[in-house]
Amino acid sequence: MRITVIGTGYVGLVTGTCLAEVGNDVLCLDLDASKIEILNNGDIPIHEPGLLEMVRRNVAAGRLQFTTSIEESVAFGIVQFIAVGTPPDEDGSADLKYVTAAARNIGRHMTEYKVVVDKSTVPVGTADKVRQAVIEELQKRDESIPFAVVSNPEFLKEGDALNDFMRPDRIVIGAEDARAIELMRNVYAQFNRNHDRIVVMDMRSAELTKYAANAMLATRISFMNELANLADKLGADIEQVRLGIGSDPRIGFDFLYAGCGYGGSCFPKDVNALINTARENEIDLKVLTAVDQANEKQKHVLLDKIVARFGADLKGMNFAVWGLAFKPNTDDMRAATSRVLMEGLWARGATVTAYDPVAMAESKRIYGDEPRLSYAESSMDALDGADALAIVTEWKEFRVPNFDALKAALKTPAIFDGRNLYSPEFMREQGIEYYAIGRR
Ligand SMILES: NC(=O)c1ccc[n+]([C@@H]2O[C@H](COP(=O)([O-])OP(=O)(O)OC[C@H]3O[C@@H](n4cnc5c(N)ncnc54)[C@H](O)[C@@H]3O)[C@@H](O)[C@H]2O)c1
Ligand SMILES: O=c1ccn([C@@H]2O[C@H](COP(=O)(O)OP(=O)(O)O[C@H]3O[C@H](CO)[C@@H](O)[C@H](O)[C@H]3O)[C@@H](O)[C@H]2O)c(=O)[nH]1
Repeated sequence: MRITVIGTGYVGLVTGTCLAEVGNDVLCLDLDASKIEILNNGDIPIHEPGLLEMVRRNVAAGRLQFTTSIEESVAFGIVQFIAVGTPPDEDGSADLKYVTAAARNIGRHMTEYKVVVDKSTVPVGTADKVRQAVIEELQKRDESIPFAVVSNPEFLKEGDALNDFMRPDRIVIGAEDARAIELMRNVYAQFNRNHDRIVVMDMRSAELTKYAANAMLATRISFMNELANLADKLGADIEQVRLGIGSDPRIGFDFLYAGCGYGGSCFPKDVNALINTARENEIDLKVLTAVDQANEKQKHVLLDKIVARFGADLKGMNFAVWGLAFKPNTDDMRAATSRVLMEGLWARGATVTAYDPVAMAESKRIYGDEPRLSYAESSMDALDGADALAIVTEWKEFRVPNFDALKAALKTPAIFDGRNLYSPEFMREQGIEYYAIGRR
């Protein structure tokens, strides 16, 4: 099938590449010419394990192409995936200007039946707005070409995106048009073998399903983070608690890891967007409001622990920070806790030496030549002359450091671990002061 994907951010690029991988002909459009140039030069603008190889393979096979031409992209696919950004507005609600612009472009140039698919995370009711935008553009041209709108939210996780797309838990299709549902079933046929993962529902329910999933996951994390803070006070161990409750299949072990707060481009944004949608409908989502507040607070937990240990004035001190990305296996620093920690340390007079296996270029893009931030070539180099170490991202390479060398390099042998990487007992044996999240 010929498929157009609009937007070559995380979701657009993964969607387009995976759809090409199973044999479709895919054209990806982005209006950011610099991204298309990178892609046409055989590289990718993001870090995602396995994606570069998959992009190159499909480009070489002639199944995957990139363009900045709207006309070409509208003409190409019978299915048009909209995978553009939906960043938060000033009040936290989702800004739909990129989505409606993409829809208008389709309406402006289409000459035959199209299925317009909302792949972006969009508030309930957006499918109606997309439909309206296409209709308005058709009317301006005095055309009445048939088309359908489908809501098909994406559930991939950064760092594991290819696996999530190629082997999805479920494929949600919100549609009310039989021809469109049939086409969408064909699009996903290759990802839907062995057992049926396709869940067809109405468009509003599909739109809400996406927010419900992220809100539920964020709630689990904030719940465990608050319990971890309590465990700190009570002398209990949150990891033991996780094992204790996770064995109940109604709860499960996954996604219950306490830490220094959730970040990324989705949870913080989507939780707030859902709170806003509810507010507009005179519903006060009390649980979710608390989830967001607890997370904002949790992002300060490492700094609080540092201040409790070294005092409020950190002038002249230098802290090694391991991990800048909001999670491992990505270079994404959107809403990353590392930013809250570093900015908090700077405000108290300290400097930072950071190390991240892939996100240092992104950090340089964000912070430019910030004098209070320097970068190390390796995790161990970051420790040289530092007063203490803070860990923000659980990169695999941080899991088994040389603790003797670590102790020797730090002025104070203290680790503030926002991701609970080590056994507190082992740290005590090593003579390392260990401040984790809810561990004992
Ligand atoms: N990042 C994730 O892990 C993830 C996972 C699931 C869902 N989502 C959702 O998917 C959507 C996209 O997320 P992302 O992280 O890929 O976004 P992004 O901001 O990284 O990328 C969006 C891309 O769309 C391009 N664009 C904007 N308007 C355009 C237009 N009219 N025509 C063509 N290109 C246009 C931008 O130049 C940009 O390259 C968001 O709604 C997000 O919430 C993201
Ligand atoms: O037990 C856990 C699990 C995660 N996190 C944190 O939660 C954040 C988000 O992690 P994750 O969900 O793995 O990454 P995302 O790529 O943001 O993926 C989420 O957001 C996407 C965009 O909507 C959805 O598609 C995915 O299903 C959803 O998991 C990160 O800061 C993690 O450190 C925790 O603190 N504890």
